[in-house]
Amino acid sequence: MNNTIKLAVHGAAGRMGQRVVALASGADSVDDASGFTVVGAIDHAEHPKSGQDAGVVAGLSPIEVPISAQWPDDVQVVIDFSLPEALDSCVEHCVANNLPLVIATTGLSDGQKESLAEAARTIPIVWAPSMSLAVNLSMKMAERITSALRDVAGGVDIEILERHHRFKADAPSGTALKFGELIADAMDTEQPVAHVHGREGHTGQRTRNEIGYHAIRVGDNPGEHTIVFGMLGEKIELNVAASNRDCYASGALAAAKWLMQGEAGGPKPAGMYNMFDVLGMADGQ
Ligand SMILES: NC(=O)C1=CN([C@@H]2O[C@H](COP(=O)(O)OP(=O)(O)OC[C@H]3O[C@@H](n4cnc5c(N)ncnc54)[C@H](O)[C@@H]3O)[C@@H](O)[C@H]2O)C=CC1
Ligand SMILES: O=C(O)C1=N[C@H](C(=O)O)C[C@H](O)C1
Repeated sequence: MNNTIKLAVHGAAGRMGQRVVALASGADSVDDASGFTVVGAIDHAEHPKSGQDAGVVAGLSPIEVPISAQWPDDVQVVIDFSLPEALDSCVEHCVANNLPLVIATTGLSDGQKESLAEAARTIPIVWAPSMSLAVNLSMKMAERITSALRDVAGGVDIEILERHHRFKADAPSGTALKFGELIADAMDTEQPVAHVHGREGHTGQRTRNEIGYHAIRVGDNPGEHTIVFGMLGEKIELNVAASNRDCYASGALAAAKWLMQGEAGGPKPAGMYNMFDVLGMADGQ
């Protein structure tokens, strides 16, 4: 009997979707990737690779699952790496079919974030701008450094630099924005924190209560974030960089597996979860 988790990948023909299909189909021996069978490889009906075998598209042997806009019936969990405009119908399908969902797509609108919160009343969702272990650990370190430097003499200036491949559609990255959100909370200032995106012209001096964001788009960079903590006389730079996309793909598979491991033997209860929950790094864990 086949006891593997039946997985559908939404955005399966994309850069990330292909790596999820590949790892879940056993292309490399990655612990978090074992125990899945890819039963659905969903992509846009007009995608040029529509109808082709998803394993072949991902660079493997055939897995007998075509890239298709049609959802199969036997799915148990869904991983989404697509586009903001593609996400809503995926969420609707998961809610209608009571399917646990891992959402990795970035660049969502405020309205979409509200819809996700609504969907999480019905189904369990892991939603995170980075599925990478190293990035999530770095977020915890950034919070710690921010708290430690909060009252440093002369003050600390925090700037977030991110580098990604030339094909990336959203800026700054979802990860940079999440770093900024966590750091702003850890700054714990009386004044609201200003999120400043790039600087140009006669900007005047930098204020104390701002976080700067700088988005660099170069070549095939799979994702790199540097948080600069600049003081008078010294600085700290926290740098976290992917060598390839498999850190995100294996993290998403770990999240899918975690969603399927609820206390009663079935999936986790409905709710909104993140990678801190999956990795056991949430406050109080
Ligand atoms: N959370 C994380 O760890 C990571 C998140 N991402 C995010 O994942 C997303 C995808 O990234 P990439 O794979 O690089 O992009 P990509 O552009 O290579 O892939 C997106 C895929 O979605 C497909 N798509 C478009 N419309 C669709 C529809 N209606 N239904 C189903 N599929 C549809 C496209 O045809 C394409 O195959 C981006 O938002 C990116 O920022 C990327 C890497 C890591
Ligand atoms: O588009 C990408 O490639 C990535 N997007 C995510 C983001 O916007 O944070 C995560 C990762 O950095 C790669």
